[in-house]
Amino acid sequence: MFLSIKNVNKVFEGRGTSEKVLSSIQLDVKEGEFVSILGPSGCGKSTLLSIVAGLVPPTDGKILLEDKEITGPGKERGMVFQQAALFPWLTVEENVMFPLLLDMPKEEARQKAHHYLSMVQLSNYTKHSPHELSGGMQQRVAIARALAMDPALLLMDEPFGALDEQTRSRLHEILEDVFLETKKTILFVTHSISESLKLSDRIVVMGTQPGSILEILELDFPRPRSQSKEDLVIYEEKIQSLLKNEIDKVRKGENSCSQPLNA
Ligand SMILES: Nc1ncnc2c1ncn2[C@@H]1O[C@H](COP(=O)(O)OP(=O)(O)OP(=O)(O)O)[C@@H](O)[C@H]1O
Repeated sequence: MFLSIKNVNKVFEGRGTSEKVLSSIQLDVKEGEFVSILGPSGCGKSTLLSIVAGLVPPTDGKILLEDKEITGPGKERGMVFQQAALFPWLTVEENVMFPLLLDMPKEEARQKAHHYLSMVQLSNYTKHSPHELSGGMQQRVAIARALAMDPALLLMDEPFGALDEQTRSRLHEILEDVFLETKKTILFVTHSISESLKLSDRIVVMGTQPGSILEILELDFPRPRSQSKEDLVIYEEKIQSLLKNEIDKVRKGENSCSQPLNA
């Protein structure tokens, strides 16, 4: 298996407190799959992604990427966060080139940067500064920067969470094109049921307190996704019903989270 999450538990110990955030997470991801992790706020989605990124150690269990155990961050895993986190003093192309310069000469890095900036439709903005771009364009730079490192696995933590609906929709199309062109394996964290339905081969639905996998749904629709709403409504209703108790927990404020799940 390309990526195996094996019986992962996570407990955060604080000053005299202990919170079990993830319980017995088991997940296998095939190479070239787009897998979304969907669940209410606070169910541990970001924690799980951070464990796969090697930024946070699991309390128990292990993660194998191409049969090698993950023990820390690595170049074979690229990460895109909700905020693009670009260097404001560098141009768009320099931002994408920056991590590449450790491994290759400047001209090669520039060519690579241009290739991926063109893939996210930013060829005309290579010399711009980040502050001259919209939030959606900045996220596209962050995606190009992650792709330029040619990671085997792309980890995306609510990358479009801070964008308006129209921009999100455009970025869904761009990301789907990138996914089809690069055939990257993508693990994608989201709150949004509709986003997960548009993008995923499989949706991992998580419950909360502690975070656990409720069900994994397989979406066997052709790409690009031009399904009518009706085709997806069945899945949407299934996810809503799976999450009903979890959403109630969130609404009642029984857990630490404040953000409800978006349809
Ligand atoms: N470094 C940490 N130390 C202590 N507790 C943490 C830490 N990181 C996360 N937590 C706790 O773990 C729980 C899960 O957080 P996490 O961010 O993984 O959830 P999430 O599902 O991604 O939420 P959201 O959708 O709101 O981003 C929360 O209760 C959070 O407070």
